[in-house]
Amino acid sequence: MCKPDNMSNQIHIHVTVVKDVPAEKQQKWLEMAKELASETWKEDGCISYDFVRSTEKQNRFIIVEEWESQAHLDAHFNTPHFQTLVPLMDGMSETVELDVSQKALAISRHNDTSSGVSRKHRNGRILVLYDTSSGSTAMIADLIAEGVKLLDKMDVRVRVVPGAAATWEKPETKRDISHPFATFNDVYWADGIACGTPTNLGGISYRMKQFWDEFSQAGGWGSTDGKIATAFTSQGGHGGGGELAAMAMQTVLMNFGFSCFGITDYTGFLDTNHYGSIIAKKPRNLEDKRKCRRQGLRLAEFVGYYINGRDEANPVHTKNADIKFYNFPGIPSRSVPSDVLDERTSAPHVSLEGRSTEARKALIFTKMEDYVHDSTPAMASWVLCKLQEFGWKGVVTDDKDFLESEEKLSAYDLVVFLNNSGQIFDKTEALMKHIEQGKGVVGVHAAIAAFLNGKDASGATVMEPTSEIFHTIFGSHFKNHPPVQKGKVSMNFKNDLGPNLVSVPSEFMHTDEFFNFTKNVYDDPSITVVASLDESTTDGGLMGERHPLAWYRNIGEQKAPVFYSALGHFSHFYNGTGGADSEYVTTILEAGLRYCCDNS
Ligand SMILES: Cc1cc2nc3c(=O)[nH]c(=O)nc-3n(C[C@H](O)[C@H](O)[C@H](O)COP(=O)(O)O)c2cc1C
Repeated sequence: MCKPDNMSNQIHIHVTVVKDVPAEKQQKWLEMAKELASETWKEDGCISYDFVRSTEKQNRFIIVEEWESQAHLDAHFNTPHFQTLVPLMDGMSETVELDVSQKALAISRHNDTSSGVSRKHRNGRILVLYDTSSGSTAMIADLIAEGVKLLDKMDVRVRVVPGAAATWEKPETKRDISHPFATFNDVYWADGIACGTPTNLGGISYRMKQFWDEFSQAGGWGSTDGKIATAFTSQGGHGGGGELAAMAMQTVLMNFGFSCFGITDYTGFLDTNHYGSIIAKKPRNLEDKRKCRRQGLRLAEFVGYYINGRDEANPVHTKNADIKFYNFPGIPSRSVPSDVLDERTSAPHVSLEGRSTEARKALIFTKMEDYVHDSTPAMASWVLCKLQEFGWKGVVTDDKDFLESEEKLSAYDLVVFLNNSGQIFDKTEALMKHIEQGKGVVGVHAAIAAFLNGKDASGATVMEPTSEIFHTIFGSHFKNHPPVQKGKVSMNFKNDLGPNLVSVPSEFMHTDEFFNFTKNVYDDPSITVVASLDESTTDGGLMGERHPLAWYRNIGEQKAPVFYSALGHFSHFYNGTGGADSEYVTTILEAGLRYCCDNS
């Protein structure tokens, strides 16, 4: 590989290195080549970096490189991967030829500097390009880049458009320029672009407009046809014209020949990004963040499928039916026919970890026949999101058929009960069979307040359970609760729920609905309690010195994992706006959910 020299500045540099590698060293050499190529692809200014093998001489490999400039190539020589890998690879091979060259013809297909590189055999390339004054659009850009990374084999550059300050911008106002300034070569380099602007007077910012004006004048117009694009924006407030700005952004992109797409998914309750991520100021809550990541992932899917020819990345297959049919109890529902739901969810799924896999599935059951907890949508949304992070697929439903039909339930590896109340299902056989097969059950907050003898499960009256099923599964049942109050929660770290739990303090003050139960699970040796309440710090506790709040167990011959957390009455625990309280409640829940996913 050696360093070429004697190359001119500012013009694309093409480097060709011909190497002979003895047969017995080829495996090792190619392993290093793979690492070198994947790191080199991430470098600024690298337009192509490919290893090809001679069809005539099996020991002959040719490295074909193209760089934006000499400076970029020089920077490549100083990278850790070049410095470590190249001497080792040179030691195992003989350099037959090393050529440095420049384009001989002034024309090329679409003037696209990356033409000629087989898009099928390299990573997809995504540019997240944005403008910002006060940093909000920059945060969206970072989340979109995170979303892109959820699909494997994607390289991503995040760049901010340059441009002088406007006269109205205070000199002391600092733009968020934590990312490098964009060059036109970034646009040439990319297969797909997510382009974000602050909403300014219902349109795109002057700097963003200037960037594309100048790109056009520099000869860029006509060079980007067929690339994929999507738009995003930060607006001052809901209804401030964000959609108009996103559409105005798309108008510019379409003028340049980009293919723009919409997104049908609902990423939260009453929340979608049909026209791109339209965020009021900074993306703060879980729904906003999920929306931005979703857009990045979808862009990657489009690029993976249409540009890189990857069938498994096709958005048709990766569509997230659970999000698309977001359907919550207590809300007039767009009812989803079960067969549609089943069909959609049986499509191969690209998990958030980026592996193409048949994801395992969890049924999130939200039926509330009696008391309706307001936090249920936020809770369901959080659980869905977490399951996706684990590489699972979640389906939210309040249709009891899913629990009563053995055939339907058999499609799920885990059942998650959220805030249920009243007679939420009648036949218990399918659920018992699910457990017999070693599949898990999770319950959150009022889940175990289902099947009570009273109409008012709000807690004033002491309730008696009318069904044994939850007692059999969770080991106890809801009895009542005193009013919401602050109390001291203590943690027990001697458990199998994994190391993340230790990020919760051993004791913390917490405001919640603290339930009393029909039985104290501390007395059940099959149950491990992970969080408990110090009743001396609250009023109305009936459990005594050892008041359990969250616990787990394994039941049946197949040791089906069961986790229950009574914590988590409020929506703010799940939408990220609840501060430390939110963090502790969700960390405990995440540990239990993970335990049940891993052991189901
Ligand atoms: C000149 C100007 C015009 C704006 N026009 C709008 C507007 O039409 N609608 C709106 O919701 N916000 C408007 N805003 C507010 C910005 O869109 C909002 O503050 C945004 O979060 C800024 O993003 P940034 O932090 O990435 O710069 C405007 C701001 C400026 C400076």
